[in-house]
Amino acid sequence: MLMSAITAFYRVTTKTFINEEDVSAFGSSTQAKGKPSTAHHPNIERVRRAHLNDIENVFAFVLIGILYLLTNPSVDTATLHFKVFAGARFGHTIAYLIPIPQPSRFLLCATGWVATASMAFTILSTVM
Ligand SMILES: N[C@@H](CCC(=O)N[C@@H](CS)C(=O)NCC(=O)O)C(=O)O
Repeated sequence: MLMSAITAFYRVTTKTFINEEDVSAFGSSTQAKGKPSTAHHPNIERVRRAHLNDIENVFAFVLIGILYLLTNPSVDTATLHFKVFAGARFGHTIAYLIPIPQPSRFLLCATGWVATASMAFTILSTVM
């Protein structure tokens, strides 16, 4: 939800909109053939990429996390997985938005991925 809010904040403050009706309503920072036009802004595209990457990873985490809970893990182990994933994803977002030089973003992304993969492995080990 915060990513949507950050995107909207950048759009309004830079007057960068991707829909004609938004340009008509709120104005535009660019002019094409004498009239305001839709546009893209590098900061906004960065937030959108970070958001997309969140969706890509959080969807799998929630799905696998629910199945993982059905395997009856210890509370401590489950909590550790959830905390590592959440921490890594918050870190990934910060690293992406600032941006912090690589491989920080890669390592944070990989940490979240490993947490989800570890839960998936537990599920598969339980059912096989
Ligand atoms: N869909 C991702 C898959 C790989 C991935 O998640 N890479 C991480 C660590 S480098 C990332 O932050 N990718 C940038 C992005 O998805 O915008 C991509 O196209 O990069």
